[in-house]
Amino acid sequence: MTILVTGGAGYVGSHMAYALVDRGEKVVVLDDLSTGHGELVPSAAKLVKGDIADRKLVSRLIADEGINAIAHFAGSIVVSDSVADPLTYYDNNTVKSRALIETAVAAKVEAFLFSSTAAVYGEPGADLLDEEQNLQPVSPYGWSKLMTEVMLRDSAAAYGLKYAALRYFNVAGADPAGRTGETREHATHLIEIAAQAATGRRNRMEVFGTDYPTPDGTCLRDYIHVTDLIDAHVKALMHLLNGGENFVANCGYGHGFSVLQVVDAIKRVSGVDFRVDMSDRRPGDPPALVADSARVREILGWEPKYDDLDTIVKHALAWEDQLVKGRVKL
Ligand SMILES: NC(=O)c1ccc[n+]([C@@H]2O[C@H](COP(=O)([O-])OP(=O)(O)OC[C@H]3O[C@@H](n4cnc5c(N)ncnc54)[C@H](O)[C@@H]3O)[C@@H](O)[C@H]2O)c1
Ligand SMILES: O=c1ccn([C@@H]2O[C@H](COP(=O)(O)OP(=O)(O)O[C@H]3O[C@H](CO)[C@H](O)[C@H](O)[C@H]3O)[C@@H](O)[C@H]2O)c(=O)[nH]1
Repeated sequence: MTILVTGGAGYVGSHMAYALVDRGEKVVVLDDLSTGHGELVPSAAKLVKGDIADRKLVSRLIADEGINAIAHFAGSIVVSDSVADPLTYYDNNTVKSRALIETAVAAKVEAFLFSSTAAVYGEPGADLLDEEQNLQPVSPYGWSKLMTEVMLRDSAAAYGLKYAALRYFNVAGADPAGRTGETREHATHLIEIAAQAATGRRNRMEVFGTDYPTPDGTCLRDYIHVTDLIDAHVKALMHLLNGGENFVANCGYGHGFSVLQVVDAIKRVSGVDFRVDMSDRRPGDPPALVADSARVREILGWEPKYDDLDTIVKHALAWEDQLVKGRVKL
């Protein structure tokens, strides 16, 4: 089997590339390296620098490499940037995904996996979010992803495209073998930032908002280890290629941790007591996002292996430590 992994030089996509290579599959990574790093792509995979909307390039890759399936991770991911510059987000996440889907349909690709997000739910009222919640994103990022879900749904109905859209909650941690991890130039994610504070790459961090209607006043999130998330992708791919139904499903564990609980975990696991300042709310942050993960478990028989905050944090710290010590060069 040959899989085209778009965004495979990024955080989540590079873990997928490793997981597929580890299984003995052939992998072609297509990435424009706008936020990704070629060094994160496994050497056994082929890295092609290019844009997902380059129809000529993608059609040629599908034909020449014998691509069976596409795992589409490429995109722009910072919610606040999408508020400041929505058209760029609609272009990169929606318009360019449309081009990629069109190319995939024309080439009769057998399966298409899409990275969606909990941001499609907006500010839900429920404690546990199942997939039938209202879809009312509160950011252009969320809308840009929801529109891609809609294009996939309609392309499945009209052209018979086989697809799965996985709505990730908060992806965290790193490859337990230390081969790849989160390495964005301008970190925004809580665990990466706290890990940078613990390893001395920054001298302080902020907690955004302490007056939310949550037990300790800080936001609750469902942190899923990237390796468990990727296991769901591999299972989803097999499910589709074996004739399983298309589906949309949440990927999370079903329990939330507050910002302060995450910061405590990083301090406990690292043994470093870094400076933490309480700050105002960050615009666009819903108080709580926790997945009802029944559907993904049922459809794929998915069972997480790393559902433990200390383990997630330990792997994130180990990756950050390699970066700090220069053992990984980017
Ligand atoms: N990290 C999370 O917590 C999270 C949560 C929900 C959904 N997601 C989704 O998962 C996917 C991967 O996110 P990530 O955290 O790995 O981000 P990332 O920025 O590390 O990876 C995205 C990759 O896509 C590449 N890329 C961007 N636009 C491209 C284009 N037009 N053509 C080719 N390559 C392009 C980038 O260079 C980068 O390597 C994204 O679609 C994101 O929306 C991530
Ligand atoms: O330095 C920081 C960074 C984050 N936070 C807080 O930590 C929580 C988690 O924030 P992240 O930035 O780590 O993650 P988000 O929940 O904002 O975003 C994640 O989930 C979204 C879905 O809601 C999108 O999919 C997005 O791409 C993905 O990173 C939020 O309450 C945020 O305010 C801090 O207090 N300090």
